[in-house]
Amino acid sequence: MGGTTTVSVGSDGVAIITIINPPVNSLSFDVLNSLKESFDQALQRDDVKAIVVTGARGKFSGGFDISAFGALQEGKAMTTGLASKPGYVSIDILSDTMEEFLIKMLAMLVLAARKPSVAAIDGLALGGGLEVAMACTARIATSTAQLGLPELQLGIIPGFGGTQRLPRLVGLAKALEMMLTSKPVRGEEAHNLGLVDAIVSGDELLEKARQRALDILAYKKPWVLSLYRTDKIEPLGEAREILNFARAQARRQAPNLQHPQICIDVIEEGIISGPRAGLLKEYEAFQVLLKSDTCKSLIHVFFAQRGTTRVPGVTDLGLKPRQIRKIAILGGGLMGSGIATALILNGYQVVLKEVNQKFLDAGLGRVKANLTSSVKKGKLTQEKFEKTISRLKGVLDYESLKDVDMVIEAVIENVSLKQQIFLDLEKHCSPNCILASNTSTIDLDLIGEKTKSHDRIVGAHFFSPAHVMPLLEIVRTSKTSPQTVVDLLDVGKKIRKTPVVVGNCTGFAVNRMFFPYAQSALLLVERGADIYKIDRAITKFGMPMGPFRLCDLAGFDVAVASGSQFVFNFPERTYKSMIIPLMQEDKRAGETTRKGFYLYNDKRKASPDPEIKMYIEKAREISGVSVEPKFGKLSDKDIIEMVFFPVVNEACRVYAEGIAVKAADLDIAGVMGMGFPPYRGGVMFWGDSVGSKYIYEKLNEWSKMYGEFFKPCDYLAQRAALGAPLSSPLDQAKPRL
Ligand SMILES: C[C@H](O)CC(=O)SCCNC(=O)CCNC(=O)[C@H](O)C(C)(C)COP(=O)(O)OP(=O)(O)OC[C@H]1O[C@@H](n2cnc3c(N)ncnc32)[C@H](O)[C@@H]1OP(=O)(O)O
Repeated sequence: MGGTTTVSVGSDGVAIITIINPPVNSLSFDVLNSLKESFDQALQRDDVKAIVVTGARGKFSGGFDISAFGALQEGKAMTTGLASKPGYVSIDILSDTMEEFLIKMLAMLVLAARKPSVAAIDGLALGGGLEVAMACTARIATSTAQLGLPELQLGIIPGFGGTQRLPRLVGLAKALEMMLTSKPVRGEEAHNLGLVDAIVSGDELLEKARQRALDILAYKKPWVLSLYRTDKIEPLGEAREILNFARAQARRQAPNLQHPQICIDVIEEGIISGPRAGLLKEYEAFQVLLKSDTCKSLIHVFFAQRGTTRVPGVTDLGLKPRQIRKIAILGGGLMGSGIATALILNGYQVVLKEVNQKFLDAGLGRVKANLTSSVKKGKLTQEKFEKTISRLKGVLDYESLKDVDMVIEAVIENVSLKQQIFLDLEKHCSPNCILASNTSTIDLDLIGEKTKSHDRIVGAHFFSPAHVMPLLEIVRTSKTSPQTVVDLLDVGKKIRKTPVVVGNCTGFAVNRMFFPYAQSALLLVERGADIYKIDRAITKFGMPMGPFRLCDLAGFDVAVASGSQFVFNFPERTYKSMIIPLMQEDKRAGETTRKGFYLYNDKRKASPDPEIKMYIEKAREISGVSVEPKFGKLSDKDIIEMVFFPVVNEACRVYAEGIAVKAADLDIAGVMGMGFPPYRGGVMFWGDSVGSKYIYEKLNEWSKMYGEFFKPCDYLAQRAALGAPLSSPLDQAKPRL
């Protein structure tokens, strides 16, 4: 696993222990072993009076090595470090390791009783990193340092004493907030909270930490054991109220998740029965949670998200991204203005082009409104607002686009209009300019058909609102050059999006997976299932909203426009329901008209509409589908399976066609583009947790009863026959990228 620590003792008698494990100085087992040895050494050496712990290259530590979790979950023995100790292999690796670490932490406390230790924190002190720092006698940090316990984000709780020490340093309410939201605090705030004892500049960090350690030794500064502090913990009655409030809030925000509740229980144990009891409970809970499906899924998502930028045949060619400074956006509608906002917020010069002054003013106004809303929420200062908006220029002509490095077309979904625009762009922009389209469904080959610029045509599919949603689907055709993709990946990174590079087809990856989501729901309703029960079941599963509420939000026009692309391209597996067109005839168009599948009040609150039954009955008359009583009695599990197995089936098709190069990319596309719950790991990961054979059998059964829509694809059938996971590397399909 790598990583180590070094010890250097100065003439002042202070030992500097440095954690070295790039890129984030994570605490691998090698680092933990080495840290323990370094501490032991510092304890034993007579020439060492005090200790400073720090991290190499301006980062304290990003926490426990997350890549070691897989082995721990599988109970695999390690062959190095702690594992080489006599008797180690015969004992459960995790418990031994964790116990070992707890012992070490306690050793550090014993040490602290004899020799003070100061954490010198720059950059990151997250998870186990902050826990090591909190076990020291004092902490000195830079103002830009980030300190936090983000373990809940990974489905676990802090496991190196963080549940006990953080409340004792910053108080219960703030500690709960930091753990439950997983959000770090900056050095300055950490100082105000009492988590950090002093703020210094990066240049003087080590020197001040050394001095602090010597001052503690000389009793000039307090010698504090954070585990035994009580002054910051609220009185018991008040503490109980805070804990109960946090419990209720966590239940409301994450009803499917156990680990936030367990974290609160562990903190409570420490407050009621003392920190030793709290540590023990933390250790026990950590072991259980580490092996939970939630933890496995969230760790999969962590690495899958970071893996999306690795695209075989593109990012391994040694290409460097070209510098993109100025970007033109065509179309100032909702998408165009959102993209422009994201770009100017991250330093790009943007030229927004519209067809007339009225539309241009409206587009510029939208960008301004996006920024103003950030100012109102306190996310942007007035000064930054002025600077940001100064990067935006509105134009009406193509002439102004002659020096841009990239264009993102974001006009309405009309093939011939887009074809004309790309011809115009080819004429007016420089020959190196990247020509991107924000189309959500249209085949890019079709858009660029009339040009000769196929190597620089690429899809830059943002999700609405583009300045908020984290995903960027980068679509490359068989002719898009790797350089163009590398350039766009770089822009994606700079505007803080998670990019997923996919191949070209109708709907790309996200909308291909989305397509059966709404379709299956409509099929169920025509056969007798209740709209609102479906939405409830899907929301309980963890989606931000059910398919009907989502349809209302997106608007029926969008649903019909993208639906028609699918009807046209995949007619054999499209379920053609008349429910939405019938509602449209009655001027129902979703939330914007305050009437869709739900009724909406002034505050956008949705309530069921009994009139919906009428449209469903009419649709049934047209399609000839009759109500089947069992559909009225579907359980939540039935609904989840009938809605999501077709989604898994489509994801398998997308993977088998080579539209996605890694199954994990589809997981990220689902989590970030569809709102699929991350704690279920993504569409393919979840499919594997259910099992390819089971999904295949169910789809096969339904396809015989309800038609082609459910028919399992060949890839799924093969995987089921082999008993193989859906997400294992593809051997048969040839990537179309
Ligand atoms: C017992 C303890 O209580 C348990 C724990 O400590 S659990 C771990 C708690 N720590 C965390 O959750 C922090 C997770 N990491 C992060 O949030 C972010 O990576 C970060 C804020 C540290 C850095 O972000 P950023 O600069 O954007 O870089 P990012 O791309 O995310 O990470 C850089 C590399 O470090 C790796 N990395 C980051 N944190 C890691 C960790 N804790 N363990 C192993 N690898 C880690 C990433 O996988 C990535 O690797 P790659 O380059 O091969 O893809």
